[in-house]
Amino acid sequence: MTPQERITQLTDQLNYYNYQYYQNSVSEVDDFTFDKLLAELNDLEKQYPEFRRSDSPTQRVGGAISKEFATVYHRFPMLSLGNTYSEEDLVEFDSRVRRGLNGQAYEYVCELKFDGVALSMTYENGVLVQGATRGDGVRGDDITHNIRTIRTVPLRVNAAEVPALFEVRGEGFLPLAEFERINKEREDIGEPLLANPRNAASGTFKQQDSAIVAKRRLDCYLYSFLSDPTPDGADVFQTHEESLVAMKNWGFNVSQTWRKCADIKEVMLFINEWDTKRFDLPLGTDGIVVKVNRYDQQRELGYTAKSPRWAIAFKYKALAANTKLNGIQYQVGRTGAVTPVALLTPVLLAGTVVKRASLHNANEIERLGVMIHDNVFVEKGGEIIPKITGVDLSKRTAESQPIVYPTTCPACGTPLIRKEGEAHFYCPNEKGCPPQRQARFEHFIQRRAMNIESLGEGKIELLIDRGLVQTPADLYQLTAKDLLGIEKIFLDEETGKKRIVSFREKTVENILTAIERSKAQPFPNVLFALGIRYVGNTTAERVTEYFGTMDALMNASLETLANVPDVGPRIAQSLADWFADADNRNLVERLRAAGLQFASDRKVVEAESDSLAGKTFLYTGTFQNFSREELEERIAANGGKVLSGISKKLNYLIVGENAGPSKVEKAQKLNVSMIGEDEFMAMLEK
Ligand SMILES: NC(=O)c1ccc[n+]([C@@H]2O[C@H](COP(=O)([O-])OP(=O)(O)OC[C@H]3O[C@@H](n4cnc5c(N)ncnc54)[C@H](O)[C@@H]3O)[C@@H](O)[C@H]2O)c1
Ligand SMILES: [Zn+2]
Repeated sequence: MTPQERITQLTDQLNYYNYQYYQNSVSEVDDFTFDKLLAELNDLEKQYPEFRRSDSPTQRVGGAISKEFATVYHRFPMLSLGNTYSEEDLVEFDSRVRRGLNGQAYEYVCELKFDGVALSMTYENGVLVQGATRGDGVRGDDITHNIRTIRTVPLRVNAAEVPALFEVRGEGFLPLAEFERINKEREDIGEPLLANPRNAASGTFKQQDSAIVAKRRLDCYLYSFLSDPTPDGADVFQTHEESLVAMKNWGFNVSQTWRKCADIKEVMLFINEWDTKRFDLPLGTDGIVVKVNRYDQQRELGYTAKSPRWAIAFKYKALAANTKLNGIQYQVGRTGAVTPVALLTPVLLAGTVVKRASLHNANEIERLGVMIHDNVFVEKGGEIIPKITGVDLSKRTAESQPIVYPTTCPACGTPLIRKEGEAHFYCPNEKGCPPQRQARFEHFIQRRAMNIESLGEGKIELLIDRGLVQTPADLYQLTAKDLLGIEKIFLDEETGKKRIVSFREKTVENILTAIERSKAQPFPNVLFALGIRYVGNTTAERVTEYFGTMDALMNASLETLANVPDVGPRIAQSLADWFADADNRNLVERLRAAGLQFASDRKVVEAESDSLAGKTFLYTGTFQNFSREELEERIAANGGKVLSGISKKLNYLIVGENAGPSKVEKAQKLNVSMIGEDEFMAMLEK
């Protein structure tokens, strides 16, 4: 391949990765690979500047703007950062700074490099007026309504303290705990898991519906302040350090992990210090950003086309360790999905001992080509559970043995099945399989369901063991006499430590109180607690809100179920199947007898007219006169019906402000009438 051909190839390839990363929130390669390819292109372009293409990724910020949002122009360009993985490069950066500043003294500020999405927020007279993405650096997407959902971003700051017009920039991110929570919920309902917190954050900020954004509790750390000079031409602040302190005082969320460093040696110490300490932070980080502290010096050093010359990002390589795969444990979850977990020879990785790693599913094992007794690479990325990323084939010996994926359930022996289009194998023995039953109990007692968490940590297991409970309804029949004095010693196989679970007087009292109190848990929690596939918290809320009572829900036809907003055919089928089962109906009746909440406290919609009779509606965007709920209520009260999606069956799409462009487009294609809020109100009056 000639250098020109290679330049062409790399340019296309990297532009494609950028497109996937910024527009679709997908990483097709890891950052280290991406950065290596970019460095190769950079070198080639330096040698052969005549072959550099005008759309080269070395010359521009990787993102772009999208059609779905209004475009805003940045008052100050939003650039990228030069990056490196080596200490030598860092020393070289320091020499360039020293030369650029001609012998002046200078200091650095080091910050963690937060792994999320760059955001810009503009305040006028103390009020947040605009929030935007970086986009292509010159123009970004106006996502003000999404940024407003971040609780740590002040909507207003004390105007007397701040300049009349200023901009702050920071990194929007999904906290690790929140990422885990969302994935747990997705696992609960059988949705594919989000790949990593960065891409999840990026995908969330691109949502049209800020109600969805608000449900994912995003956060943002601020790391930069920008404004015009004061009327007498002076900078508002002299140094970056001053601006960080001031932003914090004004009420912005500034991570207190930054430090001023006197020279590059101190920078190195800071980098080493955070090498593993960063894993204790509540968010993903991938390096350290080093910035020259004084603003006048920053101006003197200036910018390249793509990044400032006064800053650099030092990136940590994803931490990998090499260890041996000793076996695989097949875990059976609540829905019967079988998950392989790798059992490893313990190895130190990023400050913690790793003994287990995720292998996801049978496809993943096949893709890796991994065998038992192989040496494998384990990596800790943005996720909490480490994963196996490859096999060290040079160390494979005759001892290695192919992994034979089980054909029957490791817990109950039932032949496993694999549903079309799903990566997991399932044990279909829903009712009899012990781990499935136990997981169903654990689901039932969790905080978001019936909140009987005093039964956690082995206690439920013990009650099942003793035959005291078979279904969750049995919990409501337990007495102090049943429980007092039960005891079991659990042996932790990994640590060899013993743990005693025993039901003493105080414990029993707590448990019985919690069970009693659970009877007051609201109807949506009860529905969620039943553990019906695909029915997570949110769906449970929508469904109970729509039907109002358990009886209405239980007796609804498949068609009616599918008409509930946000409930598609898959969820409808799952609900219908579940309520069609005699054992399940029996469980429901026993829970009813125990006194659980079977009705929502929403007000019953009273009929107003039949002006909308026989007509179907869907809405998109936000409205002047109605909230979502009010709009649905008006439609129902006047004889109309709300559909869950756009189809030929839909008569009217009510289009509000910030309407979803994909919905509008689809409605146009299917020739669905689109009406505004006024027209809808006129229809009501007829
Ligand atoms: N895996 C892939 O497919 C793929 C594709 C494209 C880009 N990437 C990754 O993204 C990088 C390019 O992204 P980029 O242009 O956003 O550069 P960057 O992420 O390397 O650095 C710039 C960004 O860092 C962020 N940042 C975090 N903490 C900061 C702090 N304390 N101060 C200042 N900025 C801070 C800001 O969002 C800023 O825009 C690549 O080097 C690569 O690692 C990966
Ligand atoms: Zn089983």
